[in-house]
Parts: sequence; C-alpha cells; structure tokens
Amino acid sequence: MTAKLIDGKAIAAAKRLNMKTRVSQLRSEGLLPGLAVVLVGENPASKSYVKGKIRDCEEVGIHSELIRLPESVSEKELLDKISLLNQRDEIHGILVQLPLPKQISEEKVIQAISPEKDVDGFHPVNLGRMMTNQDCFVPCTPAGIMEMLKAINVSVTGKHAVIVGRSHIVGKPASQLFLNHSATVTICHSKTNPLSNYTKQADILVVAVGHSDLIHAEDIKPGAVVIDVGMNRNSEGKLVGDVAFDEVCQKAGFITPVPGGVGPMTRVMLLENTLKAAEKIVKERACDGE
Ligand SMILES: NC(=O)C1=CN([C@@H]2O[C@H](COP(=O)(O)OP(=O)(O)OC[C@H]3O[C@@H](n4cnc5c(N)ncnc54)[C@H](OP(=O)(O)O)[C@@H]3O)[C@@H](O)[C@H]2O)C=CC1
Ligand SMILES: Nc1nc(=O)c2c([nH]1)NC[C@@H]1CN(c3ccc(C(=O)N[C@@H](CCC(=O)O)C(=O)O)cc3)C=[N+]21
Repeated sequence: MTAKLIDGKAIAAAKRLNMKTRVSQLRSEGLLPGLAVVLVGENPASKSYVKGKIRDCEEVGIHSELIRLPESVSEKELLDKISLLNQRDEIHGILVQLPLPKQISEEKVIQAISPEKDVDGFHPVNLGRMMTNQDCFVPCTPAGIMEMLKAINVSVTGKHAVIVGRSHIVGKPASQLFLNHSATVTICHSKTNPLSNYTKQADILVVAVGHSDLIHAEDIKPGAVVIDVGMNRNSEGKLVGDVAFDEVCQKAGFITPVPGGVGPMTRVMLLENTLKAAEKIVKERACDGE
C-alpha cells in the first residue's frame, strides 16, 4: 500500500484564496486587518520564516509590520515594544518569533502580549481557554493539523491519536485539541520507553520532536494517518521531517510531506487567527452600536 499524500501547501493555498474575500469584507466595514511580527536577532531560519509570514499577509491583503530588534536587545526594551503594539488599534495580531536570545524570558514576553492579539495562541489565557473548550486563539501548528484532517475528511472522534512531543507550542496544545475533538489521546516524550509500543497503536500519529528518522515503518499501524511536524536538515542539507518518509509511506494510509505539509498550514493558521482577531473587533463595534 502507498499512502495518500496530504498536500498542506495546496490546502493552505485554497484557504488563502478564501481569506481574500474575508479581507475585502472587513475593508468594506472600514477595517484593515494588521499583523505585527517581531524578529529579534539574525537567526537565518527565523528570518526566513518571518519573510514567509509577511509574504502570506501581502497575498491575502493583511497589513503587516516587521519590527526588527538587535540580538542584544534588553528584555525591558522588548516588553515596552509589545506594550506599544498592544495599544495600537490598527494592529490586531502580534507575533514574537521564537526562539529569543538568552537574556530574554520567553515566558514573560508571551505573557506581555494582550490575549486578544495573541495570534500565536501561546498566552496562558488562550491555552487555559482551549483547555476549558472556550473560544480562543488555537496555536497555529495544532490548528493547522486539524484543518488538514478536515480537508481530507478524516474524522478524529473516537480515534486513538498519539502525539510524540510535549512542547508548549506544538505537542501539548495538539494533544489538547485532539482531546477537545473527542480523540483518545496518548502523549509521548523523551522519557517514553519504548516509544514504538505507543506509536504502533495510533490511528493518527503526530510527530513533533525535531529528530530525523525517529519513526520507521515498523513503528506505525498499517493505514495510520501520519502527521510529521518535524523540521530538520539532513546530512545533504535537505529539509526533512521526523518520519522516515520513504518507508513509512509504504505502510501509512495518509502522510504529510516535509516540506509542503504542516509548515504551510502553520503559516495559514496565523493569517486565520489574525482575521479572527480583526473580525472580533468589527463584531464588537456592531454590538456597541458604533
Ligand atoms: N512545521 C511547523 O509548522 C513547525 C515545525 N516545528 C518543528 O517541530 C519539531 C518540534 O518542535 P518543538 O515542539 O518546538 O520542539 P521542542 O524541542 O520544544 O520539543 C521537542 C519534544 O520532543 C520530545 N522528544 C525529544 N526526543 C525524543 C525522543 N527520542 N522520543 C520521544 N520524544 C522526544 C521532547 O521531550 P521532553 O519534553 O521529554 O524533552 C519534547 O517534548 C522541530 O523540528 C521544529 O522545528 C515546530 C513548530 C512548527
Ligand atoms: N512565535 C512563533 N510562532 C511560530 O509559529 C513559530 C515560531 N515562533 N518559531 C519557529 C516555529 C517554526 N515554525 C514554522 C512555520 C512554518 C514553516 C514552514 O512554512 N515550512 C515550510 C518550509 C520552509 C523552508 O523551506 O524553509 C514547509 O514545511 O513546507 C516551518 C516552521 C513556526 N514557528
């Protein structure tokens, strides 16, 4: 059996097309959605991701601002910058690209972003709201995974979802989101032993670790849906995921490629969250009778 490829790039492109209409609608109501992206330092990967995010905004008509700060910036300077962005009405979403330099506490920075503008969905208020099934900004990668599954008509309800990785930005929120969608969820991490005992049971396997070739064909159930979040460079400098793609695709039912799988979905969900933030302002205005 050869797995069907989940084309994240195409699903994301279709979503962006739809978003143009939503942007036009917002503009006709007098609101131009705006995203501020804060980039600290010169990390080449971060620079390239940020460039992609700005390009996406341009494509759908979202106003974007790139705020670049030097690697040596103090925590206070960054927090002050965020506070200014929190106050600006024309900015609906704020993203501070991670990781940050050592002198800056990521936790403090995330908490400084107004939860209403936290389009990354990393603020504890949004995470807590997600945990209690309330309306919130869902972190972009987990949200993108759910959108992909929806696009290929894979229902999550009652499925066994095994998530490998428990980071605050991917693994943990993905686990919560699958639970919210009534999957039975197993969370694995670096102390899980042996990992394959769990991965083999997955109807839906999400791998978010950052180690190439972590998952082989023998580690999955035949026909499983395999979502590869990992982004690694192999010995030839090529971008690869955490899953040994060539062998796993012989056994899986569906599989995401790297690149072209989860990455483009993460990016498009950032636009989705920014539009959601802007649309909320318009709705609130209407309720206030302005
Ligand atoms: N495509 C996309 O849109 C995105 C891709 N990424 C990529 O996803 C990957 C993960 O990112 P992120 O969550 O930020 O990474 P982190 O490094 O924050 O977390 C990695 C997780 O993997 C676990 N882990 C490490 N080694 C093993 C192992 N041998 N077996 C099982 N679990 C293990 C760790 O466990 P423990 O907690 O015990 O240390 C940890 O929970 C990276 O490659 C990153 O580049 C990230 C964000 C978006
Ligand atoms: N505040 C913050 N929010 C994030 O969402 C965030 C972050 N910090 N720091 C880093 C991680 C990583 N991440 C990716 C997004 C898109 C691709 C992506 O588009 N990948 C392309 C390939 C890109 C390439 O070719 O280099 C793909 O998989 O097809 C990858 C990784 C978001 N992150």
